[in-house]
Amino acid sequence: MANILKTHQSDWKYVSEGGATIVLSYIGPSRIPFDGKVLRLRKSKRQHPEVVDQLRDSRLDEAPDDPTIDFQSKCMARLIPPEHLPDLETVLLDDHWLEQLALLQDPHRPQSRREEDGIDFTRKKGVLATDLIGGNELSVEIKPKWGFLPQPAHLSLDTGPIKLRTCRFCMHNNLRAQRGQSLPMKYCPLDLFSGDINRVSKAISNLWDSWSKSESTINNLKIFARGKLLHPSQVNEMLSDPGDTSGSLDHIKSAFTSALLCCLMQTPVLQILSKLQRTLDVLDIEGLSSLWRRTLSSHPSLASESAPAIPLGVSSPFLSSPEPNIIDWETFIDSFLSPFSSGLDHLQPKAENIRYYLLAYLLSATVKDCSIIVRTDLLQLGKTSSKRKNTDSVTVIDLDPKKMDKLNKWEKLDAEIVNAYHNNGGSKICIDAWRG
Ligand SMILES: O=P(O)(O)O[C@@H]1[C@@H](OP(=O)(O)O)[C@H](OP(=O)(O)O)[C@H](O)[C@H](OP(=O)(O)O)[C@H]1OP(=O)(O)O
Ligand SMILES: Nc1ncnc2c1ncn2[C@@H]1O[C@H](COP(=O)(O)OP(=O)(O)OP(=O)(O)O)[C@@H](O)[C@H]1O
Repeated sequence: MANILKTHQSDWKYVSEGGATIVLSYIGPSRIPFDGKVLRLRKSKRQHPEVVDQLRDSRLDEAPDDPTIDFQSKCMARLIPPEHLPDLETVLLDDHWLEQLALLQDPHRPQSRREEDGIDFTRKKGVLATDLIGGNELSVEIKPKWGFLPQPAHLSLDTGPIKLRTCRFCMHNNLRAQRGQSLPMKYCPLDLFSGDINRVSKAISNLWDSWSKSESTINNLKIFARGKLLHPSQVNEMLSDPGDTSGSLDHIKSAFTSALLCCLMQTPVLQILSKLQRTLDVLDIEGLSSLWRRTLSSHPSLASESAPAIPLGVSSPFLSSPEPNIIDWETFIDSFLSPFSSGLDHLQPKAENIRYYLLAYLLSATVKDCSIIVRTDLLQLGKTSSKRKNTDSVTVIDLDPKKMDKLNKWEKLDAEIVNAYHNNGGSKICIDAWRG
């Protein structure tokens, strides 16, 4: 197993981060297995030193403390062709080494993130992954989010008309914009996932506009050139000749849209993600919640009216340890890929299949929250691409498992998003091209 002590902290360069992890790319002297790799490290909220010591002690055994690798190799690789997944391997960490790394790298992190969290020094293992943004190339990261409209069967009379017209992303963005948490966006995932060249092009153009207006603070589009995360003031660095100042911003946007469109129209990845999202979330959170309540009421100890209401996904007599382990996940994938799943009647889901539907929803949440990185040549002005080159690639990242304890939060968030949209008079029409 690779050991991080073979590298110096300055051999790593900050790339970017999300809510849960921070990613650095290897720029040190050529050394296997670090060449061409990024290091993905877990973050933790700022904590009292005593709590950190307790956590460190609890991780002294060599149990796999990052579920990413097992989950990708044993589950996701059965759903997404491995050529569209990064190579992952475990690396052993060292707390002192991590503390020094944090001192060196923190100044490169956004201030808002630094106030919230930092590298988790208690972790014994991290992940080395294929570096998808390095090299003399253009790498475009898109977080597409929810690519489907729900099936109507389990929606209420109040929510059905709203949820069947406007997609979850557009409604959520509306809520965030109302709260001043983000800019209103025209990007709609249903355009990106549509497979229709005009709509995919519109989605890319809308993402670009929001990227530009937000000063690249949106998390749905990140653009890297030659390994560097770009700000809208640096668009020239997307060009194969960054010194070429002949192109206007519109020229560069158009070359960018054309290059990305070409890759996205030819990759199977978007269709795979959209199909997984919709076939794993067949009941909608509303249908899952009513199945949960029906299952509870069928249990002898929970049937009486005075029995406490147990929120969705929370431990109960019929679901005593709800969080799935890797064996549970593998068993679930076996079922999902077997005739058992195609034989289920989702219009009348049975209480005995509650565990299947819960895990399916969790997995759909992973796929709704992942990102793709498209790698292609640096842009050449005046050249439109129509054929993907062999060197282009589309890779899916951030496929971590979600936890059962989130279901309750998602149920509340769903109601909040739909109510706010309704109260705000929203009526956008989002078209789901793949709706059966
Ligand atoms: O609920 P959503 O759709 O806002 O998604 C959350 C993401 O927000 P987004 O809408 O992409 O800005 C959120 O992204 P950011 O941290 O805001 O970049 C996380 O991905 C979060 O997942 P987790 O808590 O890190 O496991 C995501 O939470 P989950 O819903 O996937 O648990
Ligand atoms: N293999 C990779 N190569 C290059 N960059 C990567 C790679 N994996 C992740 N990144 C960069 O690091 C960022 C954070 O990674 P990731 O999305 O996995 O984090 P996260 O904390 O799980 O995100 P989220 O907030 O969505 O849960 C990504 O947005 C991407 O810019």
